Amino acid sequence: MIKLEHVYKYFSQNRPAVSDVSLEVQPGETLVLLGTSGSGKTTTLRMINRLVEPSEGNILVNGKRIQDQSPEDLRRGIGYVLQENGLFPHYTVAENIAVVPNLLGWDKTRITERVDVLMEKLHLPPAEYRQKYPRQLSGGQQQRVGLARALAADPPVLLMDEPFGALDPVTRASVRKEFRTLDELAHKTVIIVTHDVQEAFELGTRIGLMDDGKLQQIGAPAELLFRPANDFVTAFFRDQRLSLELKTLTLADIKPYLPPTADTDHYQPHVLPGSTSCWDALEETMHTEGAISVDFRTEVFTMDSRSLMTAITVYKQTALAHGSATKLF
Ligand SMILES: Nc1ncnc2c1ncn2[C@@H]1O[C@H](COP(=O)(O)OP(=O)(O)OP(=O)(O)O)[C@@H](O)[C@H]1O
Repeated sequence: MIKLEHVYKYFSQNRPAVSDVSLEVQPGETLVLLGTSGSGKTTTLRMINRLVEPSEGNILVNGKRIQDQSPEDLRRGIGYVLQENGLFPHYTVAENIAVVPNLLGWDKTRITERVDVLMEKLHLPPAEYRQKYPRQLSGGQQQRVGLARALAADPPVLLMDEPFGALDPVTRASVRKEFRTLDELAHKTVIIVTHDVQEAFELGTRIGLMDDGKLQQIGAPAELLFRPANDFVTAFFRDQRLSLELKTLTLADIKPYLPPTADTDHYQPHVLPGSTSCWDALEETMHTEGAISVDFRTEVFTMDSRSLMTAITVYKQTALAHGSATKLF
């Protein structure tokens, strides 16, 4: 668990780089800090592992004030991933991943097993990659090693600063997808800094949107989209609004507005679960000749791209007409 209480950071007298930030992240949650350049995201993150000392306020990690622990002890319980992966160039992949377990004095067999397990999970077959050096790997592979190293000692907290920022868009999307499905993260408290809006919506259980050192809004992605706290929040998402809405809404959200074609006897060959995002569903309908089915557990609906778009439009009109989007949450 991570908790910030009225945290400020002044690098100079006049203006705080971070101003009155309070937030809480629970185990199993991923908070994405999103915002404009220079808004204080990285400073906020670096205060949590004491790479930057807060000027005012309290920070607690797993219930303990960070100021009451030595930076070394604190950092042993915190995995940290950077954009430039920070791998040691003269260490092999296996040696890089084993850095923290070695510091903690684990025995050799346990370290070897742990390194192999992580490499398998991150799609780096140990037989092929254990003895390679970082320079022999692609950017995406290096970033996976960086992630494996951060996870090696199974820390309860993971901090990531633009972890996919140095990758090309295609590699970035695939590494991100792997990251999302990694079982190692299920019970961890994760904070990710990014300025990539799509990434924030894909990875964040909640998003904290920062501007001018302040947290402008913190909440579920749908809350920021459909219940913005101020004009800055609305403007920040304006350019990508439609794709974000489609990625945030699920078929279950718009179910009341799908055409009444419930027919359990006529499954289409393509069946999607109700938890599918409207974005993914639309993609499926585009690639499928004819209709697809949606399995809502108790009933099955059939739809095509036209009925899907109509349902989304009616949903949005209804949410707006009622002055809130409470049905979303
Ligand atoms: N060590 C430092 N000394 C002085 N000023 C600093 C230092 N680190 C950051 N700042 C300033 O604090 C402000 C917030 O910087 P920070 O790096 O936290 O922003 P950010 O939101 O992470 O930006 P970016 O997305 O560009 O990395 C900026 O004005 C920056 O210039």
